[in-house]
Amino acid sequence: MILGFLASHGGSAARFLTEACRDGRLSAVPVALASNNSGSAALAWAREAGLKAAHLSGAKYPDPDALDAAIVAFLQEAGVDTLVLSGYMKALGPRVLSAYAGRLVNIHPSLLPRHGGRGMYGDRVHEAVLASGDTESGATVHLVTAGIDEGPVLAQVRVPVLPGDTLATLKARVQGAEGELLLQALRSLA
Ligand SMILES: Nc1nc2c(c(=O)[nH]1)N[C@@H](CN(C=O)c1ccc(C(=O)N[C@@H](CCC(=O)O)C(=O)O)cc1)CN2
Ligand SMILES: NCC(=O)N[C@@H]1O[C@H](COP(=O)([O-])[O-])[C@@H](O)[C@H]1O
Repeated sequence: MILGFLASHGGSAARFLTEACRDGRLSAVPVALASNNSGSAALAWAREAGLKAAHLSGAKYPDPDALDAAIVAFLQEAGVDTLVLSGYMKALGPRVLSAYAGRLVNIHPSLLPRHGGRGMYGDRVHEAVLASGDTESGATVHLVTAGIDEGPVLAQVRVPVLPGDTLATLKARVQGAEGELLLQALRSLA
């Protein structure tokens, strides 16, 4: 399994999975990361970690189809056969979806289908969970398809929402469970 990542900000999933590959917990090789943010911590980390790294965004490619093609070209040039969205905040186009059909996963910080879809990402998800009064939340790893957060679920983990939880405490509990869930999901694709 040759792993590639798309990230917009910190790239926490990419960092976790790369460490897991390098310490033998996942039989895979991380090789490339692209970000739509040129100043993202994920890009800086990827360069330091020795991954092929690229800034690929609408700013560089105003034509969405050209950006879609550039992402595929970058990943295929690196030999990527499995793509992980590591907090990637943009909708993927048909070329990426087709090139990695069945081998393209996303991790979302809620129990999909609850609190998912366009506009639901990052802290907004946890805020929605807290506002809803749900007594549990969690994370979901799913295959990525054309509809936002609508693909088949590969794995889910539940965590409690505790009385007095804040955005920070709930986010930390959910994110603390994401890494192992990703390992479980990727092993199912091996
Ligand atoms: N074709 C698909 N693309 C993406 C999927 C998917 O299932 N199919 N998953 C998303 C998931 N995601 C984060 O991982 C995500 C969900 C929603 C949004 C969103 O609403 N973005 C805003 C713009 C936000 C910004 O520019 O900061 C929007 O599109 O209006 C982003 C990410 C990833 N892609
Ligand atoms: N809809 C997707 C989404 O909200 N993804 C979430 O972004 C965080 C990673 O951000 P980071 O790695 O940039 O810190 C993760 O918690 C992930 O579940």
